[in-house]
Amino acid sequence: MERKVKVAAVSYLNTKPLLYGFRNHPVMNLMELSMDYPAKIAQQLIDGEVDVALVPVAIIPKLKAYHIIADYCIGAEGPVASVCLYSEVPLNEIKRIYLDYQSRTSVALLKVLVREFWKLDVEFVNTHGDYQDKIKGTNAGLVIGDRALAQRKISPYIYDLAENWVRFTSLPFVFAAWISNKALPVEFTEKFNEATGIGTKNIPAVVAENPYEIYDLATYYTHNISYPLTPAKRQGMQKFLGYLVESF
Ligand SMILES: C=C(O[C@@H]1C=C(C(=O)O)C=C[C@H]1O)C(=O)O
Repeated sequence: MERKVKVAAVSYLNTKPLLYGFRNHPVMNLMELSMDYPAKIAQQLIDGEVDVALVPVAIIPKLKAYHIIADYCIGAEGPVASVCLYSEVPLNEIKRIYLDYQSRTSVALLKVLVREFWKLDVEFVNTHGDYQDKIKGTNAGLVIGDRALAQRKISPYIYDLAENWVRFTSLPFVFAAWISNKALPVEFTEKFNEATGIGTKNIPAVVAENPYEIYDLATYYTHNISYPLTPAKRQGMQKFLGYLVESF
């Protein structure tokens, strides 16, 4: 490629380990990096405004072509902490669920769990801006990312979507992966893969440069988020995508 590869990443704390190694890495000479919330970068990859993005895996069916270009992802093998259904009442009393406009994968995962695992009869409501103050009474809300870590201090009932997916399927879950919408030169993808892995092997250094009071980031980066895109995670991802073909 003559021009620089356009790369978009998620602007949440969970992505810091995946971006840590890009600083001063030679791959930066070959690419330019932008950041936004997941639903936005998903649209950018679909529209061809970027070449690679850490996109919600739920949008894979919307891409004409897709290549998973790295061995790291935003995944979980148990509770993820930052993708939860928040409520003032227990699950079986919930009547309405506000969906997070910043998300694509978690909205689809919530619908799978509601229908196939929890078997609830609820109304889903799309959102476009702040909605967390509507999480009251029998109105619950799906919240993802840093805002979800903050919401943990507010809502008495917290249903972790990754934890429930693991209970449901006995497989880990992948929220987002580094995906390109076209084939890219191996010289680029090799360097890219190396750079994005560096922070995942240096979590204490990543934590040290991101002071955060609301949730312990060492725990978040080692016990909640699971970065390696393992064969079991790929299996979990395929199972999840199978549900999307069926019904959404
Ligand atoms: C674990 C998370 O995974 C995220 C959830 C996504 C989604 O729901 O579409 C997309 C990217 C990830 O950043 C989180 O943001 O809390």
